[in-house]
Amino acid sequence: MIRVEHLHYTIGEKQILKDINLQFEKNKIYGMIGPNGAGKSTLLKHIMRIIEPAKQTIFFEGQDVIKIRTKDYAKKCSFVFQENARDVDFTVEEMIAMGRYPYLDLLGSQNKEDQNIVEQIIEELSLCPFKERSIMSLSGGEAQKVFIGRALAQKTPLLLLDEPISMLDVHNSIELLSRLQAIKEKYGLTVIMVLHDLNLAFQYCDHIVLLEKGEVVLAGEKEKVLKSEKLHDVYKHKLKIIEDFPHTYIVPKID
Ligand SMILES: Nc1ncnc2c1ncn2[C@@H]1O[C@H](COP(=O)(O)OP(=O)(O)OP(=O)(O)O)[C@@H](O)[C@H]1O
Repeated sequence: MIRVEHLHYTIGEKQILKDINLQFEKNKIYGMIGPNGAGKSTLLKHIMRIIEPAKQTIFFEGQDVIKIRTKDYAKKCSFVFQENARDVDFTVEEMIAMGRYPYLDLLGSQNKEDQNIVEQIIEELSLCPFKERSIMSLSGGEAQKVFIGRALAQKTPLLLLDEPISMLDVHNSIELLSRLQAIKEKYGLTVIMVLHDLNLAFQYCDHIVLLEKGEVVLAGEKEKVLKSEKLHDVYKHKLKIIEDFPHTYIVPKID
């Protein structure tokens, strides 16, 4: 679905991304992991086209993304940033409805289908009690769910999330990741998300991409990455693997 080929990115003298080559397939969840400053968000921003990628470096279903019109790309790829502006007085419902903007007619009016999609997402993300609330009044975690809802309302085959659970408590993190898994199955979505929680990344992603200093160190099915010594080396920390059938947990070792 999405292919990254020989992607380099430099700011001044600093090489932020070095020869990134990755292939992301349909109906899979990819976890992008790596230490702070590894280049995870920068790579995601290239796929989102927030940073314009160089020609012939990122392809969506074979087409160079820079050749796709912005409004058409918005029907293919939705995203949620780490930081989202919340200083606007929209209700939860209005904010989620904004995800429908690539589909609206010239007058910007929503049809029944748009409204149904918004309703369905509000239900799927358990946001009914907040529906009429201003997003300014929500907690950080509640608002994060609304922004994910807005991205889901875009109904794109590709969803990019930068640290989607950074503001969520354990229960809400697990609930959101489980819902994403269910939504992925239902709609055949491809999800690429940056996660710092290694354990949850290994529980909920199908594939893992491990980045360090702007380079892909490892990429593949999670079982393969989980067994690699490189994982410990990159984090400069011993990690403990705990087998508890049918799950395998990974936690940092404490001396
Ligand atoms: N505008 C910029 N000017 C200079 N350096 C930058 C700029 N933007 C990003 N960087 C650097 O690029 C590197 C990669 O940043 P990026 O935000 O992609 O890392 P990350 O892996 O997402 O980190 P984190 O886990 O801390 O969010 C960092 O060293 C960062 O300081």
